[in-house]
Amino acid sequence: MGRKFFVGGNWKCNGTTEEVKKIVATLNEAKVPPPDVVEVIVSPPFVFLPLVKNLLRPDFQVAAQNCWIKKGGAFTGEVSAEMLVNLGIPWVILGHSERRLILNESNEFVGEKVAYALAQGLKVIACVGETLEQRESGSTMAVVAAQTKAIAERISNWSNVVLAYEPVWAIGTGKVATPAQAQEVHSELRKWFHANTSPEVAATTRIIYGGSVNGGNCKELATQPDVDGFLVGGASLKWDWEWDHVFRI
Ligand SMILES: O=C(COP(=O)(O)O)NO
Repeated sequence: MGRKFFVGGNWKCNGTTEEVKKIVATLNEAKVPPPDVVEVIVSPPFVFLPLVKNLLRPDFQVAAQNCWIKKGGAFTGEVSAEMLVNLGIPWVILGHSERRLILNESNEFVGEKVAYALAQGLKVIACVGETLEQRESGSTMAVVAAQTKAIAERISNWSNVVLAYEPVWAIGTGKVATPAQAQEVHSELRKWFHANTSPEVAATTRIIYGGSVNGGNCKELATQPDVDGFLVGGASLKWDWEWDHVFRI
């Protein structure tokens, strides 16, 4: 397969300057495989991006948790892709379910954002995932395929995109997907790529899992052939031993 393992820490809307410094100090001590084996990104809130970028070890990367859909201007409160590039922030998370559901970001809006961010030179973690109601009604694949299609219709190059499957019912709930559940959706998404983009995109695009990942469940999840890594929320705020377990050893 040869897809480099990818671990992202999505800190969401959390942290103080002191807490951020503490987490970064612990990450800087973490024992992880070399960057050619595991790619690690840390995603603090916007206000801490320069601080984290300046303090974080050079083999880890920084991601923003969002960016605006077009060039900056009269869009009060937004942060543009150009600003992230100017700050030297290489990654951005887009389409997180908390933004899709709370801020009504549509599939098309997310697709446009991904296309614009890539065009500015950013690398993108694009999030997809179904709600519990959608899973229970059997429409998981229809939902995540539609979310992925809205991106695929707007970009031609997936080499700077990591797709994060994050079932909404697993985010922040402690109800992590079983390895079989994660593998099933990841495998179906890879088949979708094969049929709708290209065999090469299907083979090379990393599909990572997010939703209550922690030190206790990550190893078994990581053994699944189509799970290429994680987007960790709550557990990424902890500066204890869990970080030593989040990586596929
Ligand atoms: O939203 C998540 C996952 O959050 P949790 O690990 O807290 O479920 N990642 O982007």
